[in-house]
Amino acid sequence: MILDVDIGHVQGAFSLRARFQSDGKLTALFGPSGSGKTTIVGAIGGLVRFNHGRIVVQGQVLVDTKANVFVPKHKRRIGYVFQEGRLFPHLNVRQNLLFGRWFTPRHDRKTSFDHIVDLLGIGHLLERRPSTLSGGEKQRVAIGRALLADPQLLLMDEPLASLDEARKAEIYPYIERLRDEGEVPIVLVSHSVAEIARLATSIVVLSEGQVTASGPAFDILRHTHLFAQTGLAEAGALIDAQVLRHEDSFGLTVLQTKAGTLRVPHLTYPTGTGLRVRLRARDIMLSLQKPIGMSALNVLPGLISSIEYAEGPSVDVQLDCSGDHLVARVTRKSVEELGLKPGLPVHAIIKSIAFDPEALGAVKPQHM
Ligand SMILES: Nc1ncnc2c1ncn2[C@@H]1O[C@H](COP(=O)(O)OP(=O)(O)OP(=O)(O)O)[C@@H](O)[C@H]1O
Repeated sequence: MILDVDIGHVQGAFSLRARFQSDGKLTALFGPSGSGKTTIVGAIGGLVRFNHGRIVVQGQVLVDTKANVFVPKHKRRIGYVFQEGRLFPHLNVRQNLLFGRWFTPRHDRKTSFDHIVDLLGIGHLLERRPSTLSGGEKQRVAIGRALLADPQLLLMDEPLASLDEARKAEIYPYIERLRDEGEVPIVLVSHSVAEIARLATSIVVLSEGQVTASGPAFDILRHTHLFAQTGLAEAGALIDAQVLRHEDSFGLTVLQTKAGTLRVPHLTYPTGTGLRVRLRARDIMLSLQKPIGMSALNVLPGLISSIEYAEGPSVDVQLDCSGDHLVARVTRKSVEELGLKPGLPVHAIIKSIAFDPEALGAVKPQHM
């Protein structure tokens, strides 16, 4: 287990009762403002001393209030990346990066400087001062500095929140590389569903100081009611796919999933590349018959596994499409008119698909 957290804490009017475990390479703490994400990150990092509970990171007990264990912040090997880079303005990038090492005992210095510089693509920035870097470059340097201290765990508290969409898109591939190729597990605070769908392997959903759900990203994201307050429009299923072939004459790429093939506008990834495919619940319609005479390219057959009643006129219909789990958001009225119920065969018609490369290289998805 990478992370085992059990925290009971009261600060002012706010009370936190958070219990979760994660063995994910990138665990996202997700929830609306004030739900307790930063307090949990602070507790793991040793910045917040909580009333009772236990925190174990990679088998090492950092806090156990019953046993009177509290490893002080400077003795924890936890890396921190904040919303704003917090680089030292008077040091250049190389000096900022090396600063992280000074506090790590010599025998624990395992991470190679060149490897981190290469992984984060910051080799050309080494002699520059932070004031001359873009927001995205600053964050990459801040991540590098944290990693060069050889942490057991990297905490990232909304590291991309101050960046615009273009800068975020620039930095996501580096976080994906850290997740897929790096040695250090990551805890990422986020309140963007699109971001956690792209990056997380495990998700902990928080609401008013309580954990409302936790587990693998593939299981959590398809329960759209968990995202009702924060990102309903983005919620949906995450499935693994592989690039099967390119149909150049039509400008299309064909993807293979367990559920069947999907045709999408041409992608530049080579055949065999593993991709994360996000199918938003609002982008899926259901049909009892296989549709004919219709322009939609992507129709997947499946069985209804359950119907989850959400607030208002909508319901979430969970589907099992040959082992891929999809979710469609339809109206209660459609459920009644079509007679939708568990066990019924249906066809999922997919209106639009979002892609996230599993890694920069051709990494095989783990779930296929
Ligand atoms: N030192 C403190 N004393 C009293 N209340 C506090 C203190 N620090 C935080 N709080 C309260 O604890 C609650 C949780 O705060 P926290 O920063 O953990 O939430 P969050 O989920 O990270 O929010 P955001 O997304 O806005 O950063 C909030 O209601 C906040 O006002």
